[in-house]
Amino acid sequence: MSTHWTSISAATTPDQDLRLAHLLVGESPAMARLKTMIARVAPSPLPVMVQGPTGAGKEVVTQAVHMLSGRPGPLVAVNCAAIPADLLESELFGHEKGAFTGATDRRPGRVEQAQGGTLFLDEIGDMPPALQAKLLRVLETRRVQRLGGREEIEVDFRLVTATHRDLSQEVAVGRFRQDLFYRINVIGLSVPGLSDRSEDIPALLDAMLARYRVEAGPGMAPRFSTAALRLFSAHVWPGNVRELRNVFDRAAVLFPGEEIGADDARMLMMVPGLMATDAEMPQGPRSALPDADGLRKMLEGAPSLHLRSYLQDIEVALIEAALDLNKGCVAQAARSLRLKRTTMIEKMKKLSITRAIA
Ligand SMILES: Nc1ncnc2c1ncn2[C@@H]1O[C@H](COP(=O)(O)OP(=O)(O)OP(=O)(O)O)[C@@H](O)[C@H]1O
Repeated sequence: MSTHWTSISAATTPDQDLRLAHLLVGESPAMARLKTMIARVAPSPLPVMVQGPTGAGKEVVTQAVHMLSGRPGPLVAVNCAAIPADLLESELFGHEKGAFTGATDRRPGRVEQAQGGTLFLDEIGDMPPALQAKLLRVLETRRVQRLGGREEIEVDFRLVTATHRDLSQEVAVGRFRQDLFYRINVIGLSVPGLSDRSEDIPALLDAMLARYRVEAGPGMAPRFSTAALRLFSAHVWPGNVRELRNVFDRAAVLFPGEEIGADDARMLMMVPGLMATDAEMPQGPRSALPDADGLRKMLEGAPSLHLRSYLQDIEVALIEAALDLNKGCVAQAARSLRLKRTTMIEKMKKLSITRAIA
């Protein structure tokens, strides 16, 4: 790897480096590369499309692009999936008084509010087709017309977009306009998932701890043991940094001022409500399976479940239960799970299970 990928100092001032490091925590090669790209593209007026899995930091990357852009105006963010389709148009483009029922005064839209700054359209893949056409017109003419208005208002903003959808696929099936796709997809920034940069986890936790110490006082902050950190680095993190933040928040509430060991860490990583309680477990040959109703409810309430992490959590729970039942004797516990002793030891090592005595 050449050095210009791992250093951003040529493109940024030391002060910018510091602000970027503070905003976008992580020095893994993947993050260092991303920061280099951000520093390079930020001053350009070209549209940027930020890609990456949920919770990985697409909005933080957008903040970094805006911060280093030198643009004096504000960063204005709109989540196209969070605003009902019939309200999105006036939210984006504004309206004049009386433009529609309920429009009791004139209101500039978000596009106008981003004047001189950056407009961040999150989840642009969810934008209805009629609005896609209107946005394309604004991008091409650099002018916006409020709903019910006649005047064309000149706008100067830098566009950043993000989506969890595969936009080229959306274009292929006709849900996203191809001309808009090419208009907004000029520079791509790809944010890696947390499990592709697990070496950043200690720094991310440190940043969360530092903020928490200021809010709650130094004595209240949890401490993460080496075993806990090892488990975190082996976890798949389907919710990425957002999921890590949830784990941290749970740790701060449940273990204030305490050291978090491997067992606590495992518990913190479990999605609440994932396992049926003992009383809910069906008896008989299927007794090792979690309760189906509980699983259905959990899937309804959660945006997604990472099957591999979930199954791994069950594996850990079963191995620990077998070890407890067999008073820590690995050979007997292995027999009760119909595993070879050596396989059991390998699994225990991989899953950082340490409660065996023999
Ligand atoms: N590199 C990072 N450094 C510090 N905090 C981060 C980093 N990446 C993400 N975060 C934090 O993780 C959380 C999720 O980040 P963000 O909202 O930017 O993700 P996203 O990719 O935009 O998510 P979504 O796809 O759901 O919109 C936020 O609290 C954010 O501050």
